[in-house]
Amino acid sequence: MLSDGTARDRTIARARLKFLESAELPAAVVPEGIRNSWQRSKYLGICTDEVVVPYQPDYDRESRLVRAATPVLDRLERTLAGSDACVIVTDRKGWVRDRRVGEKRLSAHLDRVHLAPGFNYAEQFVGTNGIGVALEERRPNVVLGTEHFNERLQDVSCAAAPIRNTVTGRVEGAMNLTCWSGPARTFMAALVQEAAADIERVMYEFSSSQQRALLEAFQQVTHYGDRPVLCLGQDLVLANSAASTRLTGDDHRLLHEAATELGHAPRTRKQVQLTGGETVLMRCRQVDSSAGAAGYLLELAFTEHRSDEARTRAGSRSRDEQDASRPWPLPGLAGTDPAWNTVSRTVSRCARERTPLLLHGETGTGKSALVHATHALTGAASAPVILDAVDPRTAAPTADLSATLRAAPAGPGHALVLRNVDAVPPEQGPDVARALDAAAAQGTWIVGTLHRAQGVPEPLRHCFVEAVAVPALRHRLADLPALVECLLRRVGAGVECAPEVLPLLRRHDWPGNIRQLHLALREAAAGRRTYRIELRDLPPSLHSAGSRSLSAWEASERDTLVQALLEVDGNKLLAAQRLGISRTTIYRKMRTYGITLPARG
Ligand SMILES: Nc1ncnc2c1ncn2[C@@H]1O[C@H](COP(=O)(O)OP(=O)(O)OP(=O)(O)O)[C@@H](O)[C@H]1O
Repeated sequence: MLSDGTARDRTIARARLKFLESAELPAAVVPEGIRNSWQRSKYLGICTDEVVVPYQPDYDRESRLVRAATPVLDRLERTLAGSDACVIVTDRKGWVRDRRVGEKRLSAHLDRVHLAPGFNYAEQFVGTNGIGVALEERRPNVVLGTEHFNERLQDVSCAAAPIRNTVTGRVEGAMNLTCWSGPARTFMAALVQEAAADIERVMYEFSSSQQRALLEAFQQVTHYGDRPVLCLGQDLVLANSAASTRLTGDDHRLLHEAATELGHAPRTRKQVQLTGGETVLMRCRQVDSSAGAAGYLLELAFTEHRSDEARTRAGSRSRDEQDASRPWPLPGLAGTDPAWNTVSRTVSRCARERTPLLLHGETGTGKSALVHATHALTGAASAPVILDAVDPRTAAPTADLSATLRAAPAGPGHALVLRNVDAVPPEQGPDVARALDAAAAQGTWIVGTLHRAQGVPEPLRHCFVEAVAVPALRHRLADLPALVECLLRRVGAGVECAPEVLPLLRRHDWPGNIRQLHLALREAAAGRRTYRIELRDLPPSLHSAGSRSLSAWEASERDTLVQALLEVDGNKLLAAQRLGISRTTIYRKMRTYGITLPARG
């Protein structure tokens, strides 16, 4: 719905509709930042008419960000009282952590579109919006009414800015100001940036008092004796040489996880296996400061010495990938199947070392998602740029691919993904290879993706140093429950599956892999009749296990059959009567299409 009749609003609204229908995007009309965000939103298949966002009511209300934002929001709340403005703070993943609204009507509207504490407003869930763009592009931005990807958000305009840790530069969250949409209000961007800077200043004060507390605790323990000591704070790691020579960054991560599990228990001990196979006994104590918990002080005792042979084997590369049974959690992704663990570890290492990588695997297995997650873990300032060798509008090879590759931002901290590497036409191969080499030489992490490893055109082969196969979903079905849980969180707040749904999902062979699973759950959630997804809510195609591809007519016949069976609770006689066919025919058709509905009739 358009809330404002300005010519600009109408022009943007028309451009958006055209873009949604035909992917055509007039550069002169739509600002570049909005164009990029629309493209990302469309690529991710985000809903345009419904706000479906994850909800997590339990979060740390004492986090440094929340505590730093509180006095700033208190002040703004007083200033904006009675006005049609709302201020919001989210964490770095887009989870709304605090919201103050000046006007009741706006508050009710924001509740309706779930722009409220506990919900997630990252671009990957809602599409183009101020918070999402600020976090995705790590820069201040303004999104006016019809520029929102989702039409439910077009009644409001917003300005947002990232909140950074001023010491490390890492984005910690976003500050957002939302008003009813209307003519652009110039104060919005300035106000939001000033508020973000205020929060950054308070966070800096907190972090310096936390860092002072950590340093003091570290000095006290290391003053006497030379046993290995490690101090782990939010942005600070302190280690004496007895610890630093034997621990890697991944060990720090493991030890931090172990310390977090021990929590507040004073001076507790725990045995931890390090990435190189050694075991360490750690004594852990939480260090507190005037600004809250500052981190952990770990006193370590190495209980096993590595043999020379193990030392040789455990170069940084193999250490990472040694233990397939140990999960390697990646932000936003699910799975602990050994094949997935190995892939996650290897891709993480390549991201860290910026090793040019070829990821091959069926469509929808998570190749691009792996790059996103592992690149983010390196602390990179920008999301990977994803280019496709196949033009999605024409399904033909992308024109001027090498020029587009050259125009992509390059340098350390950047990642460049070329999808469908095998579709690069032979005559373009040398130019594309030169463009990739030039980006790699500047420090960009280069990743190529394709469905089968053998398809890389000869001139491009040298561009990729390692190759990793990403497993198909049907080969890692043990991960199905975790994947379903993870994808349901994206689908909507509190959506869950009835217990009989998982066995049915397990029987399907998922040619479209995790993308297909995501779409199926989204479709089921949208059409569900109760709070949870029941068997009858699943798309009809999931009720059949046929392996051959069906014609449009056959698919529609199969769907009609499944629908009829679901409506009568699987009773074949009743379903046959409804469809006006014999019971024998229904049995025959069920066999033909491999329909595996739970049999009751
Ligand atoms: N382990 C995972 N946990 C949760 N979601 C995942 C996981 N792997 C993939 N996904 C989701 O599945 C969808 C498809 O993933 P992605 O686009 O990375 O696939 P792809 O292998 O790059 O596909 P294509 O070959 O078609 O480019 C995305 O929504 C992604 O977030």
